[in-house]
Amino acid sequence: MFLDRFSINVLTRSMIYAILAITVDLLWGFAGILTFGQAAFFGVGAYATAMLLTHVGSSPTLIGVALVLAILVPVMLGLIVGWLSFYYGSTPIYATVISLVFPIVVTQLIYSGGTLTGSSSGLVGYFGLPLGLEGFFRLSGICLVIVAVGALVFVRSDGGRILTAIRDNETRCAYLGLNTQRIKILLTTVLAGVAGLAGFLYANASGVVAPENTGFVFGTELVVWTALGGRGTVLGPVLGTIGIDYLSASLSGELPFLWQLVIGALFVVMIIVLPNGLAALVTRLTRRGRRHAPASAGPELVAEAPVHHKKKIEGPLLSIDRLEKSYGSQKVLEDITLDVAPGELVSLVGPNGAGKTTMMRCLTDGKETSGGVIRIAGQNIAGLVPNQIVALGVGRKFQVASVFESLTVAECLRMARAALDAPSFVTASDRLGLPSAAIEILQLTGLDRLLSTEVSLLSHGQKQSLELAMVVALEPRMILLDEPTAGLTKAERTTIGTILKKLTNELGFAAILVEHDLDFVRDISSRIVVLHQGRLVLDGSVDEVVNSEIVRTIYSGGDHV
Ligand SMILES: Nc1ncnc2c1ncn2[C@@H]1O[C@H](COP(=O)(O)OP(=O)(O)OP(=O)(O)O)[C@@H](O)[C@H]1O
Repeated sequence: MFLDRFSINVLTRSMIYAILAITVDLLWGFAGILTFGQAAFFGVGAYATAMLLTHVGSSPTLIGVALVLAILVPVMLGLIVGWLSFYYGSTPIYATVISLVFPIVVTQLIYSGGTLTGSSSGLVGYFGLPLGLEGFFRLSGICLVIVAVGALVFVRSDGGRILTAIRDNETRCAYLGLNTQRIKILLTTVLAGVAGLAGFLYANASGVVAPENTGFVFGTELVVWTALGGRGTVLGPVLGTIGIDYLSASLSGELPFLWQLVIGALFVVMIIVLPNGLAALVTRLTRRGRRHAPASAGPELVAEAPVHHKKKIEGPLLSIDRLEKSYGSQKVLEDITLDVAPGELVSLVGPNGAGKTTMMRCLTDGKETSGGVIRIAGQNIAGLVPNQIVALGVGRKFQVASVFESLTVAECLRMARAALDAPSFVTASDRLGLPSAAIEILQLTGLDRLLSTEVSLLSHGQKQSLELAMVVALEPRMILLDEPTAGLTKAERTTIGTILKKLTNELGFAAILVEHDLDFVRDISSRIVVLHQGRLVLDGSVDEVVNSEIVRTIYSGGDHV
């Protein structure tokens, strides 16, 4: 009713770009994957449409085929790019480099495509959807609203919180049994399809496609718009993209020689004044308001019957046979042989550098060992990755509490159940089902009253207890704990000790505890194993070990070997 033709034209384009910026934000803002490659998926969708309509012809059926191709081809490329970026062992910087290389490759293919792709001139003059200027404006607006609402519903759902969990602490996700590689590949693939849909809209609305639509310069612009609008908020990239694209288009007409300088200066001011973007400022203000408001009670805690590991195991739960680990020529673990049965609480003690943490790592990652065999519940774990070992019934608590800082206590606990109890990707549940042992830990430590509190606001001791509750929520058969009492008060230590005794004596969990506090170890262990210089030097009852000459010599700094 009130926009002129110029504004309708520019805003149509801006809204299509905003759809693309939402995909960048889901990847970067929510899942922490910095990507410059969304422009390439967009370009592939746009070129698939334009090439089909130019070379095959235009009809309602062919436009339908173009739509399918514009989504399907980017989806297939997304699967390949996702796999290349997130195979096991790849690093975040590697994924970002792939996202830079991919648009360069696509752009070069378009340049060398001759008449098929129109080379540097692009493709123009094909007949797409028969909608006028206003028709495309409305269609783009409707698509943007659908994508934005879909993204909002997803990121606020229980399943959508997995993206934030991956961004916060991917290692913890893997040790909760989640296959983070697969989740990231799936996300890349689906968002490549959405970018392709935006490409289809663009090719129809603008009537022209050019190599610049696929390049990493455009990919970088999308990242900048997302950052300025507000990373990690769905509203931010929409505001940032529409605002800056519209402003750039207006200024380029009115100030042809100055507009880039004005936009550049605006970028600098925005980054200094609002480093987290415009929408993040709004979120911070609303969150501050919420902090002063009385905290909501959070979801209702419900005791769930165990769904996991009902089968009885014959023989020891953990069996280590001549385990070895070397870093280059340095042997860190040598000839370790040890069995642990259900219900045992075995403490692993030894001076600094004895190899205790390394041994914990070998028990939870089948690619860590250099020799020997480790069996858990009878299965050789050689070559298995952490999430596969978690599925065998192993829960690991790290030395420094490994939780998700931007999630609430309840959301962290829900993450711990995600591998067993698939969460909804549409809704956020108001009940939280946990094994009764995990609920008991929450009640003993008072965390049951803090379910809706953000983890970054918890004390060190509360985070340690939360991590223990998360590990127990996995329904493991065996828990590995690396110095769970480090930095805790006397009262907190006693609580953790009580919990561990209950888990092993009454509930039949096996536990391996790495600990320096010998008084704590003496109070709760059923057996103590002493490591020294990578070798197992003693394995016996609490009395045998505490009164042994070897232990006294090692702890007084002597060398018995
Ligand atoms: N990634 C690595 N590369 C090379 N050497 C390593 C690596 N990780 C550990 N080490 C070495 O392995 C040895 C055992 O280390 P580890 O952390 O397992 O000991 P620890 O008994 O847990 O000690 P602390 O009680 O201090 O935690 C040390 O000599 C350490 O320097």
